Amino acid sequence: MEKVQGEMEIERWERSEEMSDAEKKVIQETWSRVYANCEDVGVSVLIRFFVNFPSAKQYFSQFKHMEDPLEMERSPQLRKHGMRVMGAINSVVENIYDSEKVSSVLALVGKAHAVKHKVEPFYFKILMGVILEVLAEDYANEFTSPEVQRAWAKMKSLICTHVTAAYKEEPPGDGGDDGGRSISKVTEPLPQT
Ligand code: HEM
Repeated sequence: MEKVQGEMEIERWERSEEMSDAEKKVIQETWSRVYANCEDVGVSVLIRFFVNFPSAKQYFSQFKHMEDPLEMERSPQLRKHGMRVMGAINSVVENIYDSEKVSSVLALVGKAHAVKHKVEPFYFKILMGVILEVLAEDYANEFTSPEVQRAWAKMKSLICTHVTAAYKEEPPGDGGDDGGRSISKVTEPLPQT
C-alpha cells in the first residue's frame, strides 16, 4: 500500500539525527499529558503489544498463556511492567537535556533486559512503535502535527539505540540454547526498518 506523507516523514527521521532543543521541548510538552494517565496508557500499550505480537508474552511468567485482553488488563504483572515502562520513559523525558543521564537510565534498562530478562532486543523497536501508535490515537490533538511526530520518531530511535547498545556488551541468552527465543522463531511480522 502506498505510504502517506506522514509515514514517509517518520521513516526519514527514524535514521536518528540529534534532537534539537525545540524537539526536546516538544517531547516534554506532549509527554506531560500522557504521563498524567501513565497507568492507563501503560496498560493499553502493553495489551496492544501482546495481542499483536503474542511471542513477546514468553518472558512474562504470569501471563504468557493469556489471550483475552480483558484478562490481561487484570494481570498485576502486566500493570507493573506498564508502570515501569512509563516510569523509565518519564526519566528520559525529564532528563532530556542531560545526555549522560539519558544514557545511564537507558543503559540500565538495556542491561536488565539483556542479562536478567533475556529479552531479544528487536522487541524494543516493536514496543516503541506500539507506544507511538497509541499516543497518536489517544492524544490525537497533540500527536498529529509533523513536528510532534518527528520529535517522537527521534525519541523512539534514541531509546532503541541506547537500549540495544547495552546488548553489545551483554548479549541475551547463554550463548548456547536460546530457549526458543531466537528471532527466527518469531511468528509475528517484524517491524519495517
Ligand atoms: C521501552 C521499553 C521498556 C522499558 C522502559 C522497560 C522497563 C522495565 C523495567 C524498568 C523493568 C524492571 C527492571 C528490572 O527488572 O531490573 C522491567 C522488567 C521487565 N521487562 Fe521491561 N521494559 C521495556 C521493554 C520490555 C520488552 C519489549 C520486554 C519483552 C518483550 C520486557 C520484558 C520485561 C520483563 C520480563 C521484566 C521482568 C518482569 C517482572 O519481573 O515481573 N520489557 N522492564
